[in-house]
Amino acid sequence: MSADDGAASSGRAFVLEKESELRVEVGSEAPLGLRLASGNAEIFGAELPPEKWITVQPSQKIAIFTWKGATIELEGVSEVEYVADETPMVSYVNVHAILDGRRSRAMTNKGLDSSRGPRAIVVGPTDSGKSSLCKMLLNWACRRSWKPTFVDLDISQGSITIPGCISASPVQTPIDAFGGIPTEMPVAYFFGHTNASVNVELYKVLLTELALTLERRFSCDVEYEAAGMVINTMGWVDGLGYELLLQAVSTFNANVVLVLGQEKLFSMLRDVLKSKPHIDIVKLHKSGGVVPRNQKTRQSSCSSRIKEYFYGLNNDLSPNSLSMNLDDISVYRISGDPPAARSLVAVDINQEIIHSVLAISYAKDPDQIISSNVAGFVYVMEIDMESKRITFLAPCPGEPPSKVFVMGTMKWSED
Ligand SMILES: Nc1ncnc2c1ncn2[C@@H]1O[C@H](COP(=O)(O)OP(=O)(O)OP(=O)(O)O)[C@@H](O)[C@H]1O
Repeated sequence: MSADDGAASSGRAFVLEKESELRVEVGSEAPLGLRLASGNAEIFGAELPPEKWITVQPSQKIAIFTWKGATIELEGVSEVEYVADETPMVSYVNVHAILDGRRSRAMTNKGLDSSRGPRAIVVGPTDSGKSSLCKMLLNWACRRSWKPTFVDLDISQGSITIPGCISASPVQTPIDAFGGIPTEMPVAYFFGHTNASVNVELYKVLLTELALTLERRFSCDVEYEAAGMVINTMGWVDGLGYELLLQAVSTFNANVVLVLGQEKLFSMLRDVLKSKPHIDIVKLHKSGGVVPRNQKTRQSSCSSRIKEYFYGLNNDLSPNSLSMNLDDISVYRISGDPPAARSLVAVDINQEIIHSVLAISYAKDPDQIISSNVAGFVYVMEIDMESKRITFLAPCPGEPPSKVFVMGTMKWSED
């Protein structure tokens, strides 16, 4: 499908009434073409350009929503497509309006104690639509010229960098519904696993480090401070997962908690946070369009995300192979044995680490590894013990900014 072909399409057309959405699930084999033929519509808060064919990649699940009515054309095969006129979008946009008001107030009061913008944390069980709501809130804010900071604490998805990380980035242009976040100044901390239960203590340490970095950034820039944060969280809401949510609320000084789709979680949070009147807790309905994902789908989207990091969403990036002398690099693992979240173990470099994804640490020496953010990631392609060389796949050419690498349990295969 040509990307900018404005000619009439042979595809099917859907006429959407105001405040309704077309829900589409693209199959895993082929992409789908989509065009806004008339009216206005958006995908997770990002406006669709008029009359332009857009390619929706395989396996994407999206909703094309219209506030005032639109005609949408599709071309190609999809697994599911239907129009829904019952959506929670009005309640979502009402939340946005409240956040927007707080941003304006924070700007007016700049320099004063009350200049803190909204810090909205989105919580809910798996498949409740947290990431989609975050995208909407960020996109609506961006469309009003704010630069909200997106904080992604969901290590299973890693939408800013790669899975296994907690990261943050200001969002300056609307997030494309289909791809990653356009990141200008991302800051990422490497956890190294896609499941927080592997090392809960380390997860807590990294939350604190990321929050401190953002506080420093905010203290130098009133615009970022006023635009505030939208924080995505893991779907782990029971037991230790619930404790981690509470920890995230307090560490990032969240002042709005948006609870998606679970009455029990809402009532627990309301009870425990009632002594903190500056925190608003809002219950929101989950959209009927959210598509649940099984373990296999999750693994495959995790692996696609890593591929996308190296090769780009549409294979538009050219990663480089980087060969280094084994004696020049050091690889560390952060121990997961409680209470040793802070203990480092030097990794023996041998064939077992092939296919691992390693983070390039900014740490100047090993003591700083846990508290340092990471510059990027490499993938171990080959190790030659005879010539003592290791070959990485790296996203860009040249020497990495550091020769200190951190390893977790994340493996990936290019096949
Ligand atoms: N209204 C909708 N119509 C169609 N698909 C939707 C809609 N809302 C969300 N989705 C899709 O449903 C899937 C799950 O949504 P989302 O990722 O927002 O949930 P989540 O709660 O963040 O998931 P996780 O459990 O991984 O944290 C995604 O593929 C998303 O694109």
